[in-house]
Amino acid sequence: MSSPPPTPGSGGDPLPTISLAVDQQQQQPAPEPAPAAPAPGPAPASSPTPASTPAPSAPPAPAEAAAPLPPVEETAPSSAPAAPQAPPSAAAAAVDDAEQGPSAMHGEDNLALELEMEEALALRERRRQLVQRQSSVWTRRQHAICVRRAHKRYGTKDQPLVILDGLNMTVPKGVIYGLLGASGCGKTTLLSCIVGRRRLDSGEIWVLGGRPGSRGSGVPGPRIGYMPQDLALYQEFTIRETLLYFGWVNYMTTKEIDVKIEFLLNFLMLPPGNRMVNTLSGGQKRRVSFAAALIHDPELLILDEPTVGVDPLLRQNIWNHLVQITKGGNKTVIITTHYIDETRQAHTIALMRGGKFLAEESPTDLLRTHNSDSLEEVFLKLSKIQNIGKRRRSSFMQEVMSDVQVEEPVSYDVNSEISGEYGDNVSLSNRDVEIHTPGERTDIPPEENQPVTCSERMKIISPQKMKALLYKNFLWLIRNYGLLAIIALLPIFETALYCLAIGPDPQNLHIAIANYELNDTLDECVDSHGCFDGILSCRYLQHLRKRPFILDKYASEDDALYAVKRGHAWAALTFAANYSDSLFERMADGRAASPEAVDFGSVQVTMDMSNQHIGQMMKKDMLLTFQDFAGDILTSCNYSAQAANVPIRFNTPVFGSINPNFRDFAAPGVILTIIFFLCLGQTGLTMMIERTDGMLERCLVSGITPVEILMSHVIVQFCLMVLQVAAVLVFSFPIFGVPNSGSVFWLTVLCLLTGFCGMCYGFFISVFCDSERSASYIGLGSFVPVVMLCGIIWPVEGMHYILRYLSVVMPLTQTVESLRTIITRGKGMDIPIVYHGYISIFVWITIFLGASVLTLKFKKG
Ligand SMILES: Nc1ncnc2c1ncn2[C@@H]1O[C@H](COP(=O)(O)OP(=O)(O)OP(=O)(O)O)[C@@H](O)[C@H]1O
Repeated sequence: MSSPPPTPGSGGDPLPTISLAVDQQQQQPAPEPAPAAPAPGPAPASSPTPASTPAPSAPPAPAEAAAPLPPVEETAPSSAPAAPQAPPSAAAAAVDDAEQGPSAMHGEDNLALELEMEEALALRERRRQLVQRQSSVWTRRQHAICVRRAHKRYGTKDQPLVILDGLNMTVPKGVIYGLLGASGCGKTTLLSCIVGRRRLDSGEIWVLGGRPGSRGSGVPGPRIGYMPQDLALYQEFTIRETLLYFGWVNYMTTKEIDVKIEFLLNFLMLPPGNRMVNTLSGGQKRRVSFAAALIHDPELLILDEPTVGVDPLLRQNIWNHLVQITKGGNKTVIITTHYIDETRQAHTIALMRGGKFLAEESPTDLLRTHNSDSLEEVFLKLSKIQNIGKRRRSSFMQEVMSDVQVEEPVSYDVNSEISGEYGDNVSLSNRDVEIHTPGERTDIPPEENQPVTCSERMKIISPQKMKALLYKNFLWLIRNYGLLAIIALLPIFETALYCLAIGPDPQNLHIAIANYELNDTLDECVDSHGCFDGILSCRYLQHLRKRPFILDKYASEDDALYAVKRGHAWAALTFAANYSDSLFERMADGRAASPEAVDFGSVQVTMDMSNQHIGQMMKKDMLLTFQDFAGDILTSCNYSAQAANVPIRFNTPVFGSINPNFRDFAAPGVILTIIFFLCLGQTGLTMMIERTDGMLERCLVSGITPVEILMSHVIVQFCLMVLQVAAVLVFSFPIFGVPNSGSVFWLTVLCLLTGFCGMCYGFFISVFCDSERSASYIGLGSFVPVVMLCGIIWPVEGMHYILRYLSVVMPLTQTVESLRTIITRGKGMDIPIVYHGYISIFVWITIFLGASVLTLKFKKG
């Protein structure tokens, strides 16, 4: 395209603009404003709305004489000049000075003054062209986009970052609207408010006649084609798969999509459809993203920098295509770009700076009005003027408003909605709206206060969109086979690790022995079996050797103790030189035994108790060894071995084994923890990847609801979870032999519910957190409290009493207890401790799921 397209509907008429009088010095009182000169009839059609009816030029007329107009247009200019008006302020005086010559300018303020004078001259000229029209909600709904008094800021109250500052924007239907501004000025923020993904702090937006997000507005939805600034593509998909997904989401049939793909591949000069996105160049990827926005022929195409990385020839093709599709007047394109000059082909451009529009005009008009060759120059001029204007905005606005003031019914809000001049929200963006009477248009959504029918309420899930989402989720999973392998192997690995590492008694523990019964003649123990036969210390050690200990001989008690202190042994055992005689005396004489006999007849044990598990186990083993040793002697002396036992008899336990091990105690907790956190991690990761790639945002803009997104992930993740739960259970019970006395069905159900709860928690974290890092912190941070407080490694009964209360409401406490009761006590759903676990996990699932849906629904951006 060699020249800018003619402004549709304008018939080549010069576009009228508005110009504003300004005060040069704030301290000077503003004189009474002069009346504006509105024309009584419709203004000349000069905006690019193709379907608009060109209006005849209106003769100038004083404001008071303006006849009330039907509520169809907002602010319209008259191409005919209005009666000259006296400059109402000191700025006007500056203009007069300027007209007299440069003599009025002197000193350092020359440049600023010159600019102000230019501005004031232009203002005076353009103010003559102002014609006021009535505005109503109905007129605003006729535009493709209408933004009024938009305020948006980021940051805190103390340090706000104001992005939109009372911005007004009007995009008529059937135009290409270029949104220009420096990087970071808020273009993307404005677009995401328009597509309903961010909320304004105050102000109003209408898109295609409805409020974004309202019922029946179709926005977000298939009426919009949105190409975000991020790529927002699945790298693992082919081009065709990508476009197929977006086509299905927008209710196209596969056949229609294939036809469109054929066209788009040719038009955008893309490689064959079976090429993977991750093998494309940056520019090609952006074109695929562009194709995804175009695929369903949307009414409103919103393109955030579509031509980045695109060569000039293709860029021209893209612009030609945009011009082509807007020709019919039914399609509107809003486009942001850094290549200012390419927007010469737009019908209207808006120059954004400081949270407002500096101008909202046709490029030709802007160039002509500002007597410039390039739009960059215009932008620069307007920016300078805006800077000056900031010094005296209040009087400036007062003057402008007083100029355009006409008597309006209270319901029409006019003054605050003209947009885009010198940063003070004054321009004529919307001169030519196609005139319709209310009820005539079929593409305007119904009024928002229409009652919602029951069947409409029930339609929360669209089968077509679910098909697209499931296709996308499963395909993504299959293509990420590395992740799939990890998902499949991780539960097996973790369960095996647990069963092999936790529970068995420690082996090969060293004990340092200092046996003074051995001497120069007999320095090695010899096994003996008779009644009080041989050296009894050796006989005790003979039994001790059957336990998992390694006995190291030391020459003295000090050496043995030194070995313990150096960490070479866990205990030092010392036998006195007369140990055998003393023990015999003690056993034979009973109560009559001398204190020396009691003393020398005892094994002296000094232990390293730094490891509670090892210490307790050694103590127990030494005591049991003595019982065996004493029983052995009594048997060899023809007494009953039972006489050596402690007089407490432990019968077969009601539940569990008589010698339980730690693995069996911790197994229910560990199994559920593995399942919970695997599901949490995998779901959270999937969702975060989708979010950070911008795909979630794009899905939401294309009208997919949070419930649909959640449901599709629930289905896919549930399938994976079933596999993971099966792997954990098979490896825990049949393969590693964790004892189970309960119902396999109920324990499987409980494990599935726990996995589901983990999934829901993963959803919640991923939608709640703004970054992968914070999501990881929360996910990992949850691990320790869950493990500590849910009775997994230590009984709840042993906790601090406050923690005990907290523990009761933790997601896994009741569930772990329930599973433990099922597998160790063999109980079913008839006892409270079991069904409490199910109730608790259900409650947590509901909380996480509900919080995820609400966060997705209400958290914008
Ligand atoms: N979620 C957010 N929280 C805080 N600040 C934000 C957030 N999003 C954007 N901003 C800030 O708001 C400003 C406007 O950002 P925005 O992305 O809308 O600019 P832009 O005009 O689209 O920039 P570009 O042309 O470089 O894409 C920037 O300063 C940016 O840092």
